[in-house]
Amino acid sequence: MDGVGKVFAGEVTALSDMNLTLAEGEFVSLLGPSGCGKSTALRLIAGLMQPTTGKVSWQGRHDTGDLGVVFQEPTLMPWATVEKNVWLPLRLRGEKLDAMRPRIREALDMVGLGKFANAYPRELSGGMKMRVSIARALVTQPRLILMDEPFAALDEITRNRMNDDLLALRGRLGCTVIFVTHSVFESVYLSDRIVVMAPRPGRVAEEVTVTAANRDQDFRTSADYAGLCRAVSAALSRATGDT
Ligand SMILES: Nc1ncnc2c1ncn2[C@@H]1O[C@H](COP(=O)(O)OP(=O)(O)OP(=O)(O)O)[C@@H](O)[C@H]1O
Repeated sequence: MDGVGKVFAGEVTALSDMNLTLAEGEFVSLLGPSGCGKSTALRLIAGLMQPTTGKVSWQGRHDTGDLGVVFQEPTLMPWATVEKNVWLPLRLRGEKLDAMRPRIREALDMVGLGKFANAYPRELSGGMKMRVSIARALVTQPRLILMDEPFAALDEITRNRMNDDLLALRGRLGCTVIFVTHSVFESVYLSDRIVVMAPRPGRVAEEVTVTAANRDQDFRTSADYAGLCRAVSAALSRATGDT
């Protein structure tokens, strides 16, 4: 994102002069208070809307299949099976279900739901629905996954488990991830880099790099983790003008 600004209806400046560069394979979190423009930044990167100023660009070839999006709500079609929900982005590209079954099965296996292809969303727990939503984002084998507070509605135990599963998936696929969260703890656990955003107008305030040999229970309970959480909390307070 190069000098990106977004003004809604000529008056609400959601983002101003936002500059952000991602390296291939990087896991970056956008962290900031409500209304600082995190979702707007994701929507601009996804190409769902155009910036008012500046530009969003990709290095090299880029098409819509390069992008997977996961929202806070799983947004599944309640009348369709898990398999047909995951098929959706392929179907929109004109792919037939029969031909795509192996690929859908592979995506479901990746999120541990291989046995639930014929289940309906109402038969699944909140965590399982979110896994289906992640499988749907992965099925096109995207280079970049955009996640907008995907685990915010889950209980803490499920959320921690989903964090570990996401890290394992990302390790296997090598894809780039942009992850929006309100949680300092989650951002430190998951990210290579945390972009702390400031509100009114939304912009990048500070960046914190996280280096950790392993992301596991030992890391979660380590002094390094606690220190990073303190540093990110302090950056967030500075960004929001709290002392
Ligand atoms: N379509 C829209 N029309 C007008 N204003 C909008 C629109 N979308 C967002 N905004 C405004 O832009 C600002 C940034 O909103 P955005 O949803 O990007 O913030 P956010 O950081 O993702 O917030 P949250 O953490 O609560 O989801 C807010 O002031 C919001 O009211």
